[in-house]
Amino acid sequence: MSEPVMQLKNLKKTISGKPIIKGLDFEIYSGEVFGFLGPNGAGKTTTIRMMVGLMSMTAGDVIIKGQSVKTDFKNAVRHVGGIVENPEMYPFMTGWKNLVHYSRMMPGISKERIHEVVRLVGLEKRIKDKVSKYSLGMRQRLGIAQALLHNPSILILDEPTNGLDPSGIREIRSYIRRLAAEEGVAVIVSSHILSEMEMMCDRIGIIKNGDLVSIQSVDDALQQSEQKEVALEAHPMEKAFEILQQILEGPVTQHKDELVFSIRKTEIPNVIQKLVEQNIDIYSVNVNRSTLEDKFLDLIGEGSIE
Ligand SMILES: Nc1ncnc2c1ncn2[C@@H]1O[C@H](COP(=O)(O)OP(=O)(O)OP(=O)(O)O)[C@@H](O)[C@H]1O
Repeated sequence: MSEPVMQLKNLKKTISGKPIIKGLDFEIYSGEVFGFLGPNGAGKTTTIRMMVGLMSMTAGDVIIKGQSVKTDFKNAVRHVGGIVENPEMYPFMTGWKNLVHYSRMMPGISKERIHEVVRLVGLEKRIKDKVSKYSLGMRQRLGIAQALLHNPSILILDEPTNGLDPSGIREIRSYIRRLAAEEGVAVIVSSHILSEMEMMCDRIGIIKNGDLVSIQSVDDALQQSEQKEVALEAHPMEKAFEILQQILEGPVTQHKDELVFSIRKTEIPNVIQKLVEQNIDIYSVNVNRSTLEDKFLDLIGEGSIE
């Protein structure tokens, strides 16, 4: 992987004596979409606000392209484009005029760059329409275009799919992926929805009660999610146990009357056949849901992700 563009170092936040963020340590790389996943109140927004300097840190630091947000704020945050709160847009002006207006507040932004960001978020055809005529998804994309004007290395989007319909979600997802691939931007997106994160992100960090409980690449996660937990009732159990240990790579455990192990669903018939060939009687086979999904639900708490 390339050099990290952002490093969180033992980042902490205490509000009114209550620890909200308890020491986060992780890195974000160029060209990746990093998902920050956690239930409501886990501390995503607080962390993001500290990343972009909108909130002071109690301890630790955020290093952006080698510069400290704590000691070199201006130089560090100039690499960041973010939509943390709803982007300020004038509904009575066109999308284009909004971008021109905003670009005047920052030095050195060319007309070409404005065209480029409009293309990156796919608003070419509607950019001369008034923002009041835009759908919520189009407003979000205009907000992303605005955040990209100064060529940031990192784009931070807090719950970018909030309130969008499924087609709006699909669009935002594809533009986010395109930004990371075409511009090499590191995109950090926060969400409390696991399935959405899996489709959009390269890596997912899970935060709960201000702690990072897991960080994992989505490829690994998807591979693991193909693994199913199988519980098997067989007789004689000891002999079945020995055979399973010989033919399976992973561990086999004994749970009351059942033998429990994880394998891909497609391998289940093979395993059963091998047992039957060795005169094992099978009384029941229970296949549970993916171990990864279980892990997420354990980590986050059942019912808090969709
Ligand atoms: N100014 C504040 N004063 C006191 N507590 C706060 C303050 N800001 C945040 N908190 C608390 O910090 C915790 C984390 O909040 P935060 O908004 O960062 O969570 P989140 O993961 O972004 O959740 P959501 O998805 O609901 O936005 C919550 O328990 C919240 O009540």
